[in-house]
Amino acid sequence: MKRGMDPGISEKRSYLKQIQPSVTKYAEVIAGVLNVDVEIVDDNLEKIAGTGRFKDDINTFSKGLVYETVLREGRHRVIDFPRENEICRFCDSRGECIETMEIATPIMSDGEKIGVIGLVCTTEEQKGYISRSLDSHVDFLNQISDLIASKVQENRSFETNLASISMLRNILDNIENGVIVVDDGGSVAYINQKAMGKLGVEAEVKVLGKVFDARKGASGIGNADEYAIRIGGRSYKVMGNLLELAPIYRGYRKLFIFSTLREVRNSAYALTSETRLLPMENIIGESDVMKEIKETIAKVARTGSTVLIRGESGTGKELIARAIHAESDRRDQPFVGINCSAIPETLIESEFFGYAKGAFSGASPGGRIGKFELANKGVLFLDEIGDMPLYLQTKVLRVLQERSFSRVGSNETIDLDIRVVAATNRNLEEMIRTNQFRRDLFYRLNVIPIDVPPLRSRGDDLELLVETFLTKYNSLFGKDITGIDGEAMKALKKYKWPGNVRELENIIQYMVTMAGSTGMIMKDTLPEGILRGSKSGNHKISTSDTRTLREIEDEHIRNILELYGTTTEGKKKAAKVLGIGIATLYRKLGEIYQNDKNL
Ligand SMILES: Nc1ncnc2c1ncn2[C@@H]1O[C@H](COP(=O)(O)OP(=O)(O)OP(=O)(O)O)[C@@H](O)[C@H]1O
Repeated sequence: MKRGMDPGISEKRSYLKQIQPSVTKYAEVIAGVLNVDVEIVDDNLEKIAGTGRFKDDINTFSKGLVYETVLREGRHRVIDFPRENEICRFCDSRGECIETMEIATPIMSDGEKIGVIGLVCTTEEQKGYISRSLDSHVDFLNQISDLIASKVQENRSFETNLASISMLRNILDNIENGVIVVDDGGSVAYINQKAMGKLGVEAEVKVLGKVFDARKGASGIGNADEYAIRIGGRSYKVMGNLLELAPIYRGYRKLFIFSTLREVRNSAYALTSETRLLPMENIIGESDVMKEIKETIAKVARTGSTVLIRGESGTGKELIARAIHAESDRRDQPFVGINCSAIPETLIESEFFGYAKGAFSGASPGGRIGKFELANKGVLFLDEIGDMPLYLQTKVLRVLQERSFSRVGSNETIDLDIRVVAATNRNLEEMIRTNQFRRDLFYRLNVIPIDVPPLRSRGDDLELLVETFLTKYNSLFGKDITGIDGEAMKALKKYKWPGNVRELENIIQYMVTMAGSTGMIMKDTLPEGILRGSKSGNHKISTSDTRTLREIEDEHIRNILELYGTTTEGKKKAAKVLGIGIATLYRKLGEIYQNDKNL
């Protein structure tokens, strides 16, 4: 510090100033014991404490050169002949100096020079008294200097702790988890903002100091366990971790870090599902039947009714299910699809319902959340429901009736609020007759039936879909294909499309890939299978065709049924196309079935 600078304006932080009252006490102690005046300055040469005639100078700057020298050198100095000493030679205050002797000792903290203690004699008597046992007085000053340094150190760690605590609070208030610290008496000592939000408590005062209790449940997800917690008489179910604190955290016993069940479910859902909404505009088709389907979706989406979508593979059943979700008031909740045919039978139950921690050997130790739980509050899409094993049909029926379930290996019931949309390409009525599908489950699912016709019976929809997919793949592959040539379109229209819209989309993708970057797609770009397929059904009669009239009739009935589906509605339409009554169709189907069995 330059001398003469305004008092109170320091260049750097003064540790001694922060503990000024303690420093003053030490100065008074030294003065009292030794009966001489004492000055203590900080590393800016500002007087922090002073006794006797120095009392009035506190918070001003020292003018002499002794303290400056001691601060610079970091060692004590004894000035036994003030004014004549080499240090005093250049001192501006030399003329006014009335000192007879001075001892100055540095105060060191962490190797840093933070101030000086000055012992000042102004009479010969004082000088004589100090000089007689100079060494022990220097030792005494050094000890006081150490005491002041340790006080500074204490204050510095207290400040560091305060800063760490405030930083920790900042972190805790900005993380996504709820955090509760419980004290030795079992009460809430700290609760972060997120915890208050999750538990729906408005202010700290409502929970701070209230008794906290946490009981671990049977299930867990990942590293978190389910807990039933109670604070001040209210209970909450959350997922979290309860940590016992080490004794060094005096006064605090437990730390509870948690999320809500919904948050844990949602993050599991986000990891396992596609979250994009697919509203009705994604369903392409203007044919009467597709218009009818869209009207049905619009009508039923907002109800909670169960829907059963039936149709061949690739006809857009999942797309319809997603549209029902996107158009419903559950659109902000999960859409969880599960393909009942794609899961090994041994795993299907745990896939559906999840399992509790340690439910069976080989299971993930943290337990697992099932699709039903993931879909809670949202829509569960049970795809290929016809492929669900019978024992599971029974369980699913019970769950749908009771609207609750338990994880495998757990007794705890979880309430269920889901809307079910199921889909199949199997003939469920036939499966009911042959005891492969439960009739009661069928009735529970078939509340709103939607029959999706195969692509080959949707007329002009094919052209519309071709256009849509062309635009999609043009933009995806950066091409500018203008359309499909007439011959190629004719072949596409003649083809039976056993894989329906999925197959059509794949073919268009293939053709856009194979074609040049502009112009029309010509017939020769069509894959061989489509060209061959589009010719069949057009075959000329040859001598090798030895089929009987009966066989041709059977085949034609089968083809028409394939076109309209084997639902009651489909059969009605098929009978109309065949020009026979529904009863005759049933009789003929019975004969076909009998024939097949005899073969
Ligand atoms: N009407 C449609 N408009 C636009 N795209 C469609 C349409 N129908 C189906 N698709 C597309 O065809 C593909 C197959 O559709 P989806 O998976 O919905 O059929 P699915 O009947 O559920 O099939 P599967 O029975 O094999 O599960 C998807 O890429 C879907 O986007």
